[in-house]
Amino acid sequence: MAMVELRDVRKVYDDGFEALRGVDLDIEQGEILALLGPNGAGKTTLISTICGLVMPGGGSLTVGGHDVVHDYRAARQLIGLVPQEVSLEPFEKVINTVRLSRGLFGKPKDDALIEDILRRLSLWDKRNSPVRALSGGMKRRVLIAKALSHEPEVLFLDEPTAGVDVELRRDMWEIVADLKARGVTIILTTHYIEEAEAIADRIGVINRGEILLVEEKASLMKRLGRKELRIELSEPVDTVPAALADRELRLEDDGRVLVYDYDTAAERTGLARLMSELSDAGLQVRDVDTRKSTLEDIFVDLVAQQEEEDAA
Ligand SMILES: Nc1ncnc2c1ncn2[C@@H]1O[C@H](COP(=O)(O)OP(=O)(O)OP(=O)(O)O)[C@@H](O)[C@H]1O
Repeated sequence: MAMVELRDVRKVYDDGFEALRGVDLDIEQGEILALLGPNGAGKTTLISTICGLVMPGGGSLTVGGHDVVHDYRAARQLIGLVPQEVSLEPFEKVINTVRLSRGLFGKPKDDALIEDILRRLSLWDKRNSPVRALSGGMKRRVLIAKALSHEPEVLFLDEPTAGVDVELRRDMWEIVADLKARGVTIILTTHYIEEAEAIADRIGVINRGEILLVEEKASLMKRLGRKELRIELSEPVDTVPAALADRELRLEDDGRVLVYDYDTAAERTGLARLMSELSDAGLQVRDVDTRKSTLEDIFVDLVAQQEEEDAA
């Protein structure tokens, strides 16, 4: 059984807005899943539903085998949530606010554990500062410390690096990697494709309340390993010359550009031979250019495809 299991999860808000439209998702123990999606895609709704903060309108959700609705307390014990918005007690000392979070889960006092968490998050030196005296980045770390205080097995991070500087973003990625090494299952939402690329084991794309794709990052990256060679001809042609028919070239730009797709990881890309075949066919090359598909292209294609399907 997966650590987190969602089956046909639906959510319609009171105003009739359909925020989740039948989500199926399995998240395995110890993995990092990045949920990527544009504003309003349903990422926060999805996380909040798994964490029991938003009631699902249908379907089933379990965490560690516990039903999130019917066995809420047991499921919630396993979950740490780092919310998108900073919501902290401003006058409380850092260490107390983290201790308090642990207490709220009914866990016994454990100063050694709290010290370990604060040290890992580089907050130990600030432990006696009131929260309001911390920088925005430090406050985010306190949110993580609070979420870890009751030793959750599954950690949800809702846009952990929205609006933070590059340095803090990299720190966050390290913190996430360290948690994974400790066996924590991590689900994070993000707008940043490079963030998903940097830290996720699997990447899910969500738009308009639907999961459009969930795939191992490695296999996604393989698909991204394809490159396009764009060959600009001195004179436009009407058709691809017969001698080049086997090459599966595409003609674009009113016959001015020949496009050749190839795999950058392949032993032989066939580029050198292609160039000599072009010259044998009497085609003069004016310029060449290459283009690599990115996760962003895949993402944009998926979203556009869904919009077409919705419109149909
Ligand atoms: N309480 C609510 N009542 C009505 N509609 C809501 C409510 N909460 C969220 N929505 C709507 O549901 C949709 C999904 O919102 P959600 O916050 O889950 O998206 P998101 O993917 O997290 O977006 P963002 O990246 O902007 O945080 C949005 O259109 C939002 O306006």
